[in-house]
Amino acid sequence: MDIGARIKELREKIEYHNKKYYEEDAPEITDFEYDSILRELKNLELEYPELATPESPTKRVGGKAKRGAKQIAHDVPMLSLDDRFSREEVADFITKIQKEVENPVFIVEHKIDGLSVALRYRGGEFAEGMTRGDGISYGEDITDNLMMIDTVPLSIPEKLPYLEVRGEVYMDNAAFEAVNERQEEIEGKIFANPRNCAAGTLRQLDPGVVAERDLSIFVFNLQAIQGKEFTSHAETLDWLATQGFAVPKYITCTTEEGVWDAITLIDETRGELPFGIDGAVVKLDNLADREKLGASSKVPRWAIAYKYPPEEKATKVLDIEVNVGRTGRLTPLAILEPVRLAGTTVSRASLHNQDQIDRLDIRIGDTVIVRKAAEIIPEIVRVIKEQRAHGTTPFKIPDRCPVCGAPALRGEDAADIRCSGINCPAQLARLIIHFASRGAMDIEGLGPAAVHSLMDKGYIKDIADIYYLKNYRDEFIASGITPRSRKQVAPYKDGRARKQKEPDYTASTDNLLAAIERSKEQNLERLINGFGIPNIGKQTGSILEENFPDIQAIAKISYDKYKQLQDSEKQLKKERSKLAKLLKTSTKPEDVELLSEMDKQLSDIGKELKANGDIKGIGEVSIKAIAAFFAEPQTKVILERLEEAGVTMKSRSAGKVIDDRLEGATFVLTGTLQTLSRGEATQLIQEHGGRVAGSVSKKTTYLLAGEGAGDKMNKAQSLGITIITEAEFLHMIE
Ligand SMILES: NC(=O)c1ccc[n+]([C@@H]2O[C@H](COP(=O)([O-])OP(=O)(O)OC[C@H]3O[C@@H](n4cnc5c(N)ncnc54)[C@H](O)[C@@H]3O)[C@@H](O)[C@H]2O)c1
Ligand SMILES: [Zn+2]
Repeated sequence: MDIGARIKELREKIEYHNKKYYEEDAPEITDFEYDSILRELKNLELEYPELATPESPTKRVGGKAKRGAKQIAHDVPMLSLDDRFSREEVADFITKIQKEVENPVFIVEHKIDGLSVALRYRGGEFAEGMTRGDGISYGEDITDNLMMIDTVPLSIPEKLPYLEVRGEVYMDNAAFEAVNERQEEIEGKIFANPRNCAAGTLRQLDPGVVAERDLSIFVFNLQAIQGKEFTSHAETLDWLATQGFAVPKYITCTTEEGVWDAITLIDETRGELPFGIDGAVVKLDNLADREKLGASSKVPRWAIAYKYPPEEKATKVLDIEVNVGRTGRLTPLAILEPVRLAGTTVSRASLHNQDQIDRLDIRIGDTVIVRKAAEIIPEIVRVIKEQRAHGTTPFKIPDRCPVCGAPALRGEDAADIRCSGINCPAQLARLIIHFASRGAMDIEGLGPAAVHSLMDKGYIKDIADIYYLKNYRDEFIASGITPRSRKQVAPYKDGRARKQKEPDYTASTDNLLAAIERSKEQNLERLINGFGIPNIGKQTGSILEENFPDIQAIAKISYDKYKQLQDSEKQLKKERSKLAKLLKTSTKPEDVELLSEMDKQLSDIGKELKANGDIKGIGEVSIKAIAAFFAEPQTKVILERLEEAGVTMKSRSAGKVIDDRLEGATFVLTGTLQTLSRGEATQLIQEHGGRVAGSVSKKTTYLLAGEGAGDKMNKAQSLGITIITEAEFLHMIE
């Protein structure tokens, strides 16, 4: 390829990934891969200076202020750092500085992996804060969000007229895991790493979200100050610490060797840090010398970032454990013989799912290559097959949940295997949140925060407990169900805490209890969806409700019976067709009788099959899941308690008749209706004396057609059947 074209290609690639990373907080490649592309471009531009341009991403800071966000102008640029990847490259920087500066002192610090921000203080009070944006002209105003971070002091002891500091907002590992666990429970976006999570949190517009997620800040540079003077960087860090800022630990060095030792020390100990770093920063200490050296349009000349390389090592798979996550997903985890990798001791690696295990063919006892880069979780890259011992077997994820023993079910086409236990301790919080959610029992006021609080205090230990909460009304009125934490109330701009009134929890308690009572009347479609059976959502719930009188009947579905019946039906159909052929030539009365006997049997089998879930719209995987779920002892206990509490177990189809306006009319439903679900439409038809059939025939009176109606519509048209819309239908029963 010609060099110009390659350069163009690299620039486009970098711009693309910059956008993903800085603007969307959703990178598609690892930092290591990104850095390699950037480096190739940098080297080409050095080699062919005639092809370098000032617009190149090697010359500009990668970000941009979000469109629509309020912007704040930079008065001190927020630059990036020049990357180094080897000892030689670091030594080269040191030598260059030593040539220009007399007896330079260097500071080596952690390079914290987060989001760069600047904070401004006026008269000692926090005034405003912003992101880096393009680093030169504008950043995004994120003042309100920054105020929610505990480690951002809202007021500092020395009331100087003006102070601007720069720091890195990050999320420690524990906080990151907590956020993703929460996200899993509410089936929200899962963040790839703490850096993206921190950046995404800080750049969204709701300070409440920032308060919920535990962000922290390290302040690593004094940008501007009035009323005080410093001569060295170390002095500024020490002073900033006295003002209540968290500053990074720093190591002071005077030689190339010293700097390299510091970099190595940070590498070796970074696994013990509670947060992630993506390198070490080497800075010149003396502030006047920094001034003298200056900066390019992208990076200062007085500092560099050393990036630790990803590492790969061989180790042994001692065991494969299966964990159950908060969504009930069974995840296989390789237990490894511990190896040191990228500063941490690695002793486990996620295998994600069965497909991954099959693809890599990982077995217990195998020797594998493990890889870890600065920002990523360790992963197994491949198996060294030559070193495989005799007699090992492929690993299969078990078909029972290792936590609660309920059947673990695989989705129709999903790679995930999920536990179906309604009372599974591993996923209980999510199950309860899902049960109460809008698409299921729709209990207003019983969101994730309330569920967690009620679970923590022991009021809810399973789904059925929801309906017994009314026994604790007095306790809830006294202490609140979800007492608001202090953090959720934003302070005033000047940092003063808002006064909170003594709360009265009577109304909120009664509202919640009333919502719970109302939910007892929800239809089966919602109840079934609420159970959170793998693969069984509202749609299947609706079909089940249409075809069964109550939950008890659904609970009798047996997958084995279904398979058995299918076999007998097949067999009988074969015999029948043989006999039918025979009857073309013979007219023995006993054969005729036998044939009608067979027809009767077939119709009986058909009915029994239907009772075991053989219904259009319900596949074999679903039948298996439903049967497994209801056969579980834990399900039976919960169902009994729900029924005792008065939760509706009857289908709307088995419900009351209001009038007989639709008597004698047979409806067929097709497509998606505007406001009614199929279950609801069926109920209305039946309540008014009509019938609902599954397919269009001459006997059909009306085809009730919604959006996306297909075959049934064509058939109805060809048979001349009246086609009505939802509005027309509603009008009929008005
Ligand atoms: N994966 C991707 O798609 C993708 C895309 C773009 C950028 N990136 C990554 O982002 C980084 C490049 O971003 P960059 O321009 O912000 O440069 P950088 O992260 O390499 O270095 C500059 C940043 O380091 C931060 N920093 C942390 N601790 C510091 C300390 N103690 N002293 C000084 N600065 C400190 C500063 O906030 C500063 O903005 C690279 O790591 C790159 O791999 C990745
Ligand atoms: Zn389980």
